[in-house]
Amino acid sequence: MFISSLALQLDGRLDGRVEAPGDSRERLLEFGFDYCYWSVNPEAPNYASQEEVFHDLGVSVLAGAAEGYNICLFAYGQTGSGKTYTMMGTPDSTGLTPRICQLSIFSYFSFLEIYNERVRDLLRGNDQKKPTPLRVREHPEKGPYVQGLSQHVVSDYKQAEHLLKEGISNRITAATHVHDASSRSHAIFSIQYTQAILENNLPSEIVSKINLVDLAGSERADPHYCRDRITEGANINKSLVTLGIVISALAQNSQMCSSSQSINSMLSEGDGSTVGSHSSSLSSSGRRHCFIPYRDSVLTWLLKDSLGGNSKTIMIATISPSYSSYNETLSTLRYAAHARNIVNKPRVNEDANVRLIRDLREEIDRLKSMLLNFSMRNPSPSLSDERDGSFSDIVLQNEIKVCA
Ligand SMILES: Nc1ncnc2c1ncn2[C@@H]1O[C@H](COP(=O)(O)OP(=O)(O)OP(=O)(O)O)[C@@H](O)[C@H]1O
Repeated sequence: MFISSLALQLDGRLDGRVEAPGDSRERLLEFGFDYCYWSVNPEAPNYASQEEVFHDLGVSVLAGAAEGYNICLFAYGQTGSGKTYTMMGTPDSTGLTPRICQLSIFSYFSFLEIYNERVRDLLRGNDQKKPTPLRVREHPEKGPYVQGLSQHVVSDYKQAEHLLKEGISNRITAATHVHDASSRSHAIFSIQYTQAILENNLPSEIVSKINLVDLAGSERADPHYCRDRITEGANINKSLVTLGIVISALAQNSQMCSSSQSINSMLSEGDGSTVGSHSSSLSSSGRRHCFIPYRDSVLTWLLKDSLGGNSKTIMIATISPSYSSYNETLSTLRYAAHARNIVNKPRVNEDANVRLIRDLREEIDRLKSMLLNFSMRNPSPSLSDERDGSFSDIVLQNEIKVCA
């Protein structure tokens, strides 16, 4: 599920200036999202405070994690449009991440940044001026992860606050080293919860993860910048361009899937038959599903599950009210509109063994009822004996597996 937290009409005539008759800015463009916030002037009647944003988005992040889902919340927008303000806040105006941390004690925290396509641990200790880059790997079931990333157990808010501050200051220090602010890296703050539960009298665990992502700002490289700056800009653009391609491809696949689902349901309603399978890489219209180039950037690789898999994902698109930002604003809104079409498949992350036992128990019940039906419909012992025997064997084998 994707939620884009913005809904508005973009009016190029905001301050009455138009470049030329017939300019596209004369048109009123409409975009629909789930929430829209105006936080330019605190005196305005429709002013959205950080608290309001937390109430709408942060609370659903925490609720989803408590149910056992992976959640991702990321802020996208041009430089200076308020991503860090929304995600982290300021000393006077607490943002989403510290508010979520406040309610996330007894969990594991990790904090990394992606800078020039390299992953750095932001919680490796203050003495480490230049942290070593870490490798991204992919687990066949758990998906991409960062090898060697430090995990920190948090048991009260003071610890959480301390880690958050440490990570933010390390991020800024790393960026200052190359003469710029935090906008030059993508930061991912992760919280992992493990809940012990009892299911079918068996002890089990539900593990859920929250990814809070503050992306670097999108901007054009200025040829007058020094070489380091240009390299950073190129890497930021590369990952944001890849993010755009991934979002578009996922949105296209989701739309293809939903249209083939509706065609299938129309056909099956019509003649009672079922057509095709959604796991096929061909849609019912015969079009091939797009390849998703997750591995083209570290950012999209690490966010693979958040973007197109097992996660409930919220995208916050931040825009500037300034007329001079018209093009950037339009591009951000188009990005977010695409993202809104993505349909993820979140599932509760329960213990694999407990899931297997539940599935086997369900299969035993199903086979037992088939066996019963079969015996009732075929009372002749000579005819049913052989099949009864094979059903009973399967039931017995499953019962042995459950007990093992
Ligand atoms: N809604 C807001 N209310 C008050 N101040 C804001 C708001 N949005 C942004 N600011 C302020 O504007 C400045 C730029 O915002 P911020 O750092 O969040 O931008 P950003 O999108 O993260 O930029 P970058 O991509 O460069 O990191 C900061 O000083 C921030 O505190």
